[in-house]
Amino acid sequence: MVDPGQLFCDEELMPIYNGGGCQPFASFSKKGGELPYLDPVVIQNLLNQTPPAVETTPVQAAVLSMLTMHKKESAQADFVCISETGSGKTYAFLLPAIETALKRIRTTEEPPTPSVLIFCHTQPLAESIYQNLNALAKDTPIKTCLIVGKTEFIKSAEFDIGVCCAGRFRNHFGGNSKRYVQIDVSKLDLLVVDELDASMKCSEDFLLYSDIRKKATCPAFFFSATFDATFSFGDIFRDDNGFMYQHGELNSLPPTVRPVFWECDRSIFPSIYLDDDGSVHAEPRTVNNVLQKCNPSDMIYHIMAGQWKNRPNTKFMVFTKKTSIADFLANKMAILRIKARAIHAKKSLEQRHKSLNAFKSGEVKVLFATTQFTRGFDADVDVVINYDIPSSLTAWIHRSGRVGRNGKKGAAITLVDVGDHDEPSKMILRKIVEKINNQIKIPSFLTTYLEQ
Ligand SMILES: Nc1ncnc2c1ncn2[C@@H]1O[C@H](COP(=O)(O)OP(=O)(O)OP(=O)(O)O)[C@@H](O)[C@H]1O
Repeated sequence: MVDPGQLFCDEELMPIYNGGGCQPFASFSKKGGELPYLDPVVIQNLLNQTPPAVETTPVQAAVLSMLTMHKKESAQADFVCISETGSGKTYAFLLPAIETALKRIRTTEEPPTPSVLIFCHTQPLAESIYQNLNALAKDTPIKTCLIVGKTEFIKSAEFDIGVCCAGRFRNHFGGNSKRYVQIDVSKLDLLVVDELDASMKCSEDFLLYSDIRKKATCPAFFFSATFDATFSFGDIFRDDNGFMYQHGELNSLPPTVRPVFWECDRSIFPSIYLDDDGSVHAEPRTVNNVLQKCNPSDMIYHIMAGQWKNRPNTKFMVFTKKTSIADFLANKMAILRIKARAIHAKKSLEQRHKSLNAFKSGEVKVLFATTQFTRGFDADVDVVINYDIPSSLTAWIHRSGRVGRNGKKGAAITLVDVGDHDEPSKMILRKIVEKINNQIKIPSFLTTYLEQ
């Protein structure tokens, strides 16, 4: 058994994979290069993405070189890959998944049985992975399948790659149910688990992976942006034949994200309103270009209005813990003539898709979201605002990591309600500050607040 506490320091227990010696930014299409040969149709699909994917990111280079390893029968190794938010993990597992499925398709005439299963913890992320999969596998013979809640139960197990959430997958696996199509995993070539740390906290996910591993002899790849070294892998990881790859500092924001803290106070009455002539009355509350303490909902307005003066296309994502607050803020912004939408689990799939499309197209420039929409959400956001302090350092990293993705710079603003002395929130804030202490100068109001 791997002692999880030693995961990141002892090569004996978990060999550290160095990316197979290939360059961190290697061309996808260079034949005879360091990377394994990818199918030309898939390479074209990579080039057709916006922006076009011409070169690998470091994590993609590392994972793809594992494909070469897998060509050797003896090297069916498990792989743990921890890499910061926005570093390109999705393609990093989709490309091996697609190549693995294509290899199976080329060597058999039989109807498809699942070759690769990709699991993640939340439905919005599964949908996003599924969209990316279909974009990269376009014009290939690969049959894909989405197995998540709030969608129709699958009618056939004849597919090559499935993107799944544990809850719905259970209906199709392991039981003797005559009601639901059953999926045979014995011929699986690759199991992928994204959001590893979220799954490790959820016994339902964990048990499912464990059961799949008992029936499938294939290797498993595990991905995450954050990782808690105190969690045990149990029997889902084969530590006698496993590697780990880590890119960036563990549980940190990428250097492209600038963390910012603003002081606010909920006990100050909101002071922005519509005048009789319908114009917005919002007194600027700045001194020496610094926003002064005000109610957090006013603060959001001031931050956005200030930014749009010079950069009218800036897109904001505002995170709240509660769906009711997300709805309230979206409505308030609508009254103040700002096109905003709320997305959370209480919205229907159709409403969520509409809001996301409007945000991606730029028609809507503000999304109010709950934590469910943090992990994996990728929509070219410029500024994140943490309206409240989330429930963990990890959640803050995932929220803030919606900006600064793939090398693009962004800011993550955290509003600190200095009138609130809730100790658990303060503890989390202390952890956040400890984490970023070397990155930015911590504002004096925050130091004073945390000492109180
Ligand atoms: N090789 C590449 N070339 C250009 N763009 C890329 C490349 N790889 C990924 N991207 C883009 O970078 C963005 C971030 O990638 P991705 O969503 O896979 O990050 P991630 O590591 O999974 O982040 P998170 O941990 O937040 O889920 C996406 O918009 C993706 O399309």
